[in-house]
Amino acid sequence: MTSKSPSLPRACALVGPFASGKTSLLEAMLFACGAIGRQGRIKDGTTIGDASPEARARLMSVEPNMASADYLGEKWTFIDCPGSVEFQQDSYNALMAVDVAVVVCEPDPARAVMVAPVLKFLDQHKIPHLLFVNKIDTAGTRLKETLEALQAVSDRPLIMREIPIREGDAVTGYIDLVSERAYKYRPGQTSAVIKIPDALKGEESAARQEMLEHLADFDDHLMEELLEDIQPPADEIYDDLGKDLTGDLIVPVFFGSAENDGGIHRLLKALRHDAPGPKATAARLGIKAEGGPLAGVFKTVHAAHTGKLSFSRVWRGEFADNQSLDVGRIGGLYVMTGGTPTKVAKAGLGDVCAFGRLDGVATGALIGGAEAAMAAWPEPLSPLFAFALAAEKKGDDVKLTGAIAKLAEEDPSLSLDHGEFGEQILRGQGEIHLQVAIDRLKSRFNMAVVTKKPTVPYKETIRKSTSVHGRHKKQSGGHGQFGDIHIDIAPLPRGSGFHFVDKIVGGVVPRQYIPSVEEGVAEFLHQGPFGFPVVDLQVTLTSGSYHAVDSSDMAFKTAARIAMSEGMPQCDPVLLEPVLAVEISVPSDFTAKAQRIVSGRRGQILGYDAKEGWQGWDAVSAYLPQAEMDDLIVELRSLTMGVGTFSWTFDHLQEISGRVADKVVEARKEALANA
Ligand SMILES: Nc1nc2c(ncn2[C@@H]2O[C@H](COP(=O)(O)OP(=O)(O)OP(=O)(O)O)[C@@H](O)[C@H]2O)c(=O)[nH]1
Repeated sequence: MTSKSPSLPRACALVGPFASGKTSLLEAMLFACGAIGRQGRIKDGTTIGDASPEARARLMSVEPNMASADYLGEKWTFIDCPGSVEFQQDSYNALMAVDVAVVVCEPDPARAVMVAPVLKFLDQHKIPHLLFVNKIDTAGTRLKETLEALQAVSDRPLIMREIPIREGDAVTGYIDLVSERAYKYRPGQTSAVIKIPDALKGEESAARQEMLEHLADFDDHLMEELLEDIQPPADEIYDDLGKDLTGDLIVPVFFGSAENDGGIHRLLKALRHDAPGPKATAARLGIKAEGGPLAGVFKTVHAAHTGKLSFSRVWRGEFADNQSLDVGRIGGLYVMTGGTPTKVAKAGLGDVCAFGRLDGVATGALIGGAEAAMAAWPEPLSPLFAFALAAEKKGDDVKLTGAIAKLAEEDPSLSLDHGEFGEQILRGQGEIHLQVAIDRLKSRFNMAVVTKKPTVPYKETIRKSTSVHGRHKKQSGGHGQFGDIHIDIAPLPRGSGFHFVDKIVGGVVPRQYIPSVEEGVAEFLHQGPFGFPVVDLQVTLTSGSYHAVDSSDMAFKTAARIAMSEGMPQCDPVLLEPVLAVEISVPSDFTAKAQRIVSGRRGQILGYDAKEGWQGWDAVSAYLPQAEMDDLIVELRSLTMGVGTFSWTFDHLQEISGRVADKVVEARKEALANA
């Protein structure tokens, strides 16, 4: 027995690589369910999914799109997730809310590696999933090789549920391996039952046997039947398929064509029979069955007409519009069809709905119960790409920060921080990710921004010591100014920062002026001879003199500046560039390419090793100058079919000189002159 509750509403995510056909599949599934009267097309911009202007403009999904439908009297919500690696945070979060995922991919073995990251996520979270090899209508379909390549990137066994019937090059139908029935595709209609072609009988029984042997790995009874050559009853096979899918032990494989209605009903029927229901999913997520109403938020959107929407799955009980909760009153309860919200009065166990205006509630939160947040919620993805940005209209910076905070609440893989040179730095997963955020700033918040590459936080330091005298004296007419000091400037080891030492004896510089000397030095160090902050040095105040009337804080501060301006050039100043410790993750076929990228960017390879928990992947460790990082992810993805990624942390500052340093200093001088 499986623990599914078929009569309760179920939720299914469509995930998989970019442009594999998820939005088209959603459209085909909704059409097959009778939820829409006409099947829209991506190229016509008529699909239910990809409804936002940002998605339509790019012909790609940039956020999850939901739609509900009944299939054979059972309620489903399908969530079409973005395939682009730049929008994976949303896909991962949505996967935490569903009972089952359909991984959509293309019938091309070379592209199988693109499925690896999402399969890894699904297995890490034990989310039941099946594979749908789409675009089976395309010429040169290589199903067998595709499956071999897919198996190489899946930790779980892939189990063919059907085999193709071909006419010439084209796949025209399939044979279901459980029912042993053959079907012929009919575009726009359900497939027609046909006789199993004689030529395929041998292939069919071999494929069926293989499927049964995989299932027998998890069922001793079935194993005994197979050993004794007993044909297991269909019910037993269906039961195993449901149980093993629910336990994320196997990955059943289907194929078809989203755009030409091939295999859609077969897929829907498999979901209907085999996918667990919300009670089993709640148990998998560690949510107790007993207790008051409970819902988990998997996506937050700040929408123009409805205000904040918290997209949620109901895990217990029922919620009603206007209901008062600990976290506030529900200000609108909606179900979504693509980008269109429809108000509903209630949402019950298993439903996917959006709660309006729950201001204090974040993605990942549990609403209604004592539990505050979902256990094992995916960590926000760390940033891989950045823009420095500013409001086009001066004075709009506070408004800009507020708008970005809302976008970051919608998508935790987007973040804003403040750079060392007063820049606001928007970080995210790639250029399109940030461009979409910038489009949304304009369309939703009416905020136009200008962007540039963030300034690399270079530093300066010194290599030699010196002693200098700084005197500031203005004693002609009116109140005079007098400050006079002697300082030693000396280098310190890397990472020491700035130390100020007071060695005044006998009050030659009175106590009250010493902080001003330190301040004057510190202010100078904000911008050294090359225009960058100076670090790793010690300044010692050794001597000086004062004037009883004309000395002041300001005069000693100025004397300190004068001493530093004179002393620093004598200390052999040098530019320091920030170097990051980077770990690049790639499938091992791409390891040599990753190493070449590092060398081509003035990096130092520290080594590489098998990536822990990622069979067939390597982790290349390297030091890379921060100046070489800005488009690293772009090059890495273009050389690794989009799957290569990296993590980074600041590691150390490193001296640079010669042409590289000259170019940096020139650019800095120009930037300061234009500031
Ligand atoms: N030949 C063929 N093309 C298809 C099929 N399904 C989708 N496509 C095409 O594949 C392209 C991508 O389709 P989408 O449905 O947008 O793919 P997606 O997976 O939703 O894309 P993202 O969400 O942006 O990752 C479009 O040009 C579709 O017309 C199919 O069954 N056969």
